[in-house]
Amino acid sequence: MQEGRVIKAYNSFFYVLAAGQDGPEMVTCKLRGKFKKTRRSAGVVPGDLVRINRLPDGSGVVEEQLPRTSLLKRPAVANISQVVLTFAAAQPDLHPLLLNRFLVLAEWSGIPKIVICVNKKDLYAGDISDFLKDYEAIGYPVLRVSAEENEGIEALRQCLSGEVTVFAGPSGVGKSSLLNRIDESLALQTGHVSEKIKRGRHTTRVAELLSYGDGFIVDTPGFSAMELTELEIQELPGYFPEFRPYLSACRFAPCSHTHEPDCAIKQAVEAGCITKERYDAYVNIYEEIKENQKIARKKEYK
Ligand SMILES: Nc1nc2c(ncn2[C@@H]2O[C@H](COP(=O)(O)OP(=O)(O)OP(=O)(O)O)[C@@H](O)[C@H]2O)c(=O)[nH]1
Ligand SMILES: [Zn+2]
Repeated sequence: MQEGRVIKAYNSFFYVLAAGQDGPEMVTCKLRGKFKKTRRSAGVVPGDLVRINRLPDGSGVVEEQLPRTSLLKRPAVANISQVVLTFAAAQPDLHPLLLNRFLVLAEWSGIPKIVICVNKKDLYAGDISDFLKDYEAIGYPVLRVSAEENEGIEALRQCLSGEVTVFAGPSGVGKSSLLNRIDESLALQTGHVSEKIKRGRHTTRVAELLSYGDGFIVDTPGFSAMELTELEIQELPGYFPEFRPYLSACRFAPCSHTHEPDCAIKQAVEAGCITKERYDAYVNIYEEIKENQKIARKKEYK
């Protein structure tokens, strides 16, 4: 049996990059019939690690699906190891709330590494080193780059090494331009992504992994900032890593950290250990999820 990674899935075919005797080879596979009953959530999807058996004609049969470390749902991609949240220093302006929504989504998705990439640094007049230093203090690496002026691109390339990376972020921040700088062939391969997004959210999309060095880049928008509705409200504080040390110290349990007395989170904000910007984002997202739950409950009664 050979081990490999599903690069794309199309109809009932799975394209598996497998370790061959003379290096990696792409094998077109079908699923073993009995396999369909034991499969994991969402079935076999791009990014999944699998074991395959080869048939005499060179094609393969997926016999086994190995455990996953993460699963993005729409479109389904398994084992993403890193998300590069891409924003622009200007045009469009970087809104803290939007950045924080993306950070919460990335935490919720269980992707192990979250990197913030600020593009268009050529458009930012102030001191770029100040930019997002509060977020670096939380532990999120921040890359400051310019696709236009070809700055910081080498650091971005290094950060992709050995990872399965998805780029996410608002429209127009320069994701395609950055991919083009990293490697011209990547932009060509991902060129169709924006078009598909523009066709609307109901379009069924399938993801594909693109080889880049010893890693992969996934050609999906990752997730959109709209998707917060599926999040469990009591889990929200845990998606703010700098909140975690205080979470067991509130007087009330559970504590929403919005109105309760003797709230350790609110005290940490007052003491300057949690920034007001992050706390405000928390409250904003908290209220949005609560509102959505109310609407959902009303619909249930009808
Ligand atoms: N000044 C400046 N402009 C940039 C930079 N990078 C990209 N742009 C411009 O920003 C605009 C949007 O860039 P795209 O690469 O299409 O952005 P995108 O994030 O892929 O956008 P979507 O396809 O809508 O998701 C284009 O007009 C680019 O020329 C940069 O570093 N500096
Ligand atoms: Zn509290």
